[in-house]
Parts: sequence; structure tokens; C-alpha cells
Amino acid sequence: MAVLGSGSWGTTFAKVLADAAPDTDVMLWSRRPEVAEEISVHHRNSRYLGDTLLPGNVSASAVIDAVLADSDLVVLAVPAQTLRAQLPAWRPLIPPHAVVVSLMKGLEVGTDARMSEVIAEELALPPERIAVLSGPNLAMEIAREEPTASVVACPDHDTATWIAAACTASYFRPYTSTDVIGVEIGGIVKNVIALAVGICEGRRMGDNTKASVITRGLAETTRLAVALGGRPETMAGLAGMGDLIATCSSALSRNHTAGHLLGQGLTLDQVTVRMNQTAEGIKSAQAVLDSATKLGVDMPITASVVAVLQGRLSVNDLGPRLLARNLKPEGDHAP
Ligand SMILES: NC(=O)C1=CN([C@@H]2O[C@H](COP(=O)(O)OP(=O)(O)OC[C@H]3O[C@@H](n4cnc5c(N)ncnc54)[C@H](O)[C@@H]3O)[C@@H](O)[C@H]2O)C=CC1
Ligand SMILES: O=C(CO)COP(=O)(O)O
Repeated sequence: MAVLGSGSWGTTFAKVLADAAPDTDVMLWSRRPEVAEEISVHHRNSRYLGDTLLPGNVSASAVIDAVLADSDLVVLAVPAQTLRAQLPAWRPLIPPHAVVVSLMKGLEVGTDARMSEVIAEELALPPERIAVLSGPNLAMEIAREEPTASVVACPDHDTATWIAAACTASYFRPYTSTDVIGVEIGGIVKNVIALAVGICEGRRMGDNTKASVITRGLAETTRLAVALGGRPETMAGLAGMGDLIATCSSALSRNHTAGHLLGQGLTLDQVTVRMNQTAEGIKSAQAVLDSATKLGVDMPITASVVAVLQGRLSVNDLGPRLLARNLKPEGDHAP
């Protein structure tokens, strides 16, 4: 099994795969040779996972050919905006039978493409060989083996079931789904909503505000997912509500943290300097809004976050702007 990207989630997921199948070799690809060496020699990735000890069947290399050779499962865990540029070099090295799984929670800026779509375009794979995994999956908690559930989605149910079996560990329980669109959109938009919640917390607003933004955030996420062809029930599950709750509640979330810093008055540049890990929502917010605009879907929280990120809306005006909108029935599911 190959995991490309040895940041916090790629490394943690390699541990999950290795714990699920102790007799199987799991190989990580790292951009930086020194990270690969630390993983292979010391069984640690200290920059991302502190002193977490990785299983003995996890190793790493900065040489992509060695990592992809003979792999049945290829897991992709690089920042979403960097994926497309890397795939052409990987394409000839991916074994013809391998299934590719995306762990990424971002939408491509400029094309509004989901990561499974980027993979399909650049690797020319049929849908049954592309899957996504998403859910309330804060990497550090999983690295500490705290019980966690997730969703593996693939149009082909048997493939989803095979992947789920491959990543079932004593502390990690994947469910299966055929709703790739819904599972991906849940993971992408929750990052934008977590930015909004973080901003409110940074403005010292309390739990009523937070619950209101989370709940209405789920409503606008569901509108977009359904307009794109996803299923509303997916949004009530782990990849929708589950991930939204985890990300909007946790201090471990990079998106939540970035929002908090913005709410405290830092500029986006200052926030970016402070973040040493990927907060996908900062870039994906614009792509989410572009996608919604094309489909005629109203996403007021996302639009406000984009306005803050672009410096067009002060964090002090975000709440008043959202509350000044026209009144409407709560269950109004019109776009
Ligand atoms: N960390 C988490 O708790 C979770 C993260 N995710 C998603 O997983 C994806 C990866 O995130 P993390 O592992 O958390 O990010 P990270 O910031 O911890 O690590 C990113 C990794 O990609 C590498 N990288 C950065 N720029 C690159 C480039 N231009 N080319 C190649 N590699 C590059 C970095 O060296 C690093 O190894 C994101 O889409 C994120 O939303 C999903 C669930 C949980
Ligand atoms: O996706 C995640 C939890 O499910 C991680 O969230 P952050 O990227 O905000 O840290």
C-alpha cells in the first residue's frame, strides 16, 4: 500500500493501514528526504505527529517509483491545490490494477473540481477505481488511537467495501457509501464553516452563535451537495454533520484555528505565516462560492467568509451581515 504525502493525515492514515494489516508493507512518499529517513529509521514523523510511534511495517521514501511499485492501494494526501500538477508524473507509475483513494478536503481553485474529478482527469481511471475517505478525522486524535468513524465512498460498492476492510483498525471504523459527491462536499465545505465559527469565537461570541453557524452551515452545505448530485442523507452522516461538529469544535483543527486568528484581528497574511500545516478552507472557500454561484445556490456563510478572506468585509460586520438577510422558513430547501 502506498500513501503519497507524509503530512499529518497521510502519516496517520499510513499508521491506520499498517495497524489494520500488520503483515502488509505500507510505504509513505515524502517530499523531503529527511522526513522519509525519520519515518523509516526512527518510526516517527515528529514535525506533524510529535512522538507518535509508527508501526514497524510503515516505511517511507522520497523516491516515488519505489513507493508506488507493486501497490494495490494508492492513497493521496497532499494539499488539494497542489494535486493536479503532481499527477502526470505519478500516472505511469501507478500499477494498472491499483485503486486510488483521496483523503483530501479541498476544491480546486479555478476549475471548482473535486479531488476525485482531478484524479479521474489526470490519471484517466474509471470511477470504480477512484474512492474518497472523509469524516470527523482529526489526525492527531487518530494517531493517539482514539476511537473514530469515517466513510469510504466509491461508485462501486465492492471497491468501497474492500478499502473499508483494508483500513479497519481497533480504533478506526470506516462505513461505506456510493455517494462520492456528498462525502467530498461535506469534507470541503466544513472547512469554510469552521473558518466562520473560528472568526465568531475570535470575536468572543459564545455557543448560541456557534450552534447557529454550524446548523445553518450544514443547511448551505446540503444545498450545494444536492445541487451537484449528492444525497441529503449523506450530509446528516459522518462526512457531513460529523465532520462539521469535529472541525468546528476542535482546537486541533487548522481551519478553526485560522478563523479564530482572523477573528482576533490578524490579517490573512499574518494567519498564513502562523500556520505550518494546510488549512484547505482558506483557498477552497472561493472555489466553493464559484461553484454555488454557477448552480444558483445561496451560500451566505461561505460568501461572507470569502469577503473576509479578500478583505472586503471586516470580522466585526460578518454577524450583522448574516442577520440582516430576508427572513424565511427554516426548512426552505430552495437553492
Ligand atoms: N490533518 C487532518 O487532521 C486531516 C487532513 N485532511 C486533509 O488531508 C489533506 C492533507 O492534509 P494534511 O496531511 O493535514 O496536511 P499537512 O499540512 O499536515 O501536510 C501536507 C503534506 O503535503 C506536503 N506538501 C505540501 N506542499 C506540497 C507540494 N506542493 N507538493 C507535494 N507535497 C506537498 C507537505 O510536505 C506535507 O507532507 C488536506 O486536504 C486535508 O484537508 C483530512 C482529514 C484530516
Ligand atoms: O478534516 C479534518 C477533520 O476531519 C481536519 O480539519 P483541519 O484541516 O481543519 O485541521
